[in-house]
Amino acid sequence: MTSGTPVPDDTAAATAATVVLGEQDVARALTRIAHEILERNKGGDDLVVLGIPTRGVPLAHRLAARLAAVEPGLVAEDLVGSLDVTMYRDDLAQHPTRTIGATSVPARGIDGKVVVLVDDVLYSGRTIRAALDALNDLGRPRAVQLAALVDRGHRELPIRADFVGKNLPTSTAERVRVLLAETDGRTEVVIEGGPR
Ligand SMILES: O=P(O)(O)OC[C@H]1O[C@H](OP(=O)(O)OP(=O)(O)O)[C@H](O)[C@@H]1O
Ligand SMILES: O=c1cc[nH]c(=O)[nH]1
Repeated sequence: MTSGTPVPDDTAAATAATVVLGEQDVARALTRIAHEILERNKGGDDLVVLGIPTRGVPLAHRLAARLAAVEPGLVAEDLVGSLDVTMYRDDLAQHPTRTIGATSVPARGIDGKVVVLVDDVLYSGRTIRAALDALNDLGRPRAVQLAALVDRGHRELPIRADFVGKNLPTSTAERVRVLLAETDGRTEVVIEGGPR
């Protein structure tokens, strides 16, 4: 496990950044979560995996690939999609210029399915609250579960993750940044700011 490694100060925002997960840690966490999802749901027949933009989407694709690798008969592309929550956020009035991401549901739809929402960081829970509203406009899943690569605590709503890559106790002064090769050119999780 990579932990406590200072990050070179290569961006203006990177004040006192500490790497808490490296590429291999992220890969192992996603593989474990894939196994946990299949165990919890007794297989993958009814699964739909929806990533929340931005970084939840590549994570959902990575997870779907692992699910397909573990479970015979599953095809990653048939399971995976994305769910944009922008218009459902409770802070839309304060941030009206957010970029709207893509919503794409696999052909099997979500009605009667087990939808696994995927996001990189779980913090206040407000993004996931918005995701549940967005999902409600698309159909009626049999169940909704949540996979988060990092749970940093500080929930403001009664929301919890079913599958967590890493629980990271943080202070509110800190920020967790998940970097992914698909969006950022490298894969690692860092904590920035706050006293270290
Ligand atoms: O639990 P919450 O307090 O809602 O915080 C978690 C959300 O914050 C980040 O998204 P952000 O809004 O920064 O957008 P991005 O994913 O496009 O960077 C992160 O990707 C989660 O979606
Ligand atoms: O630390 C945080 C809090 C919210 N969203 C993030 O991506 N990181």
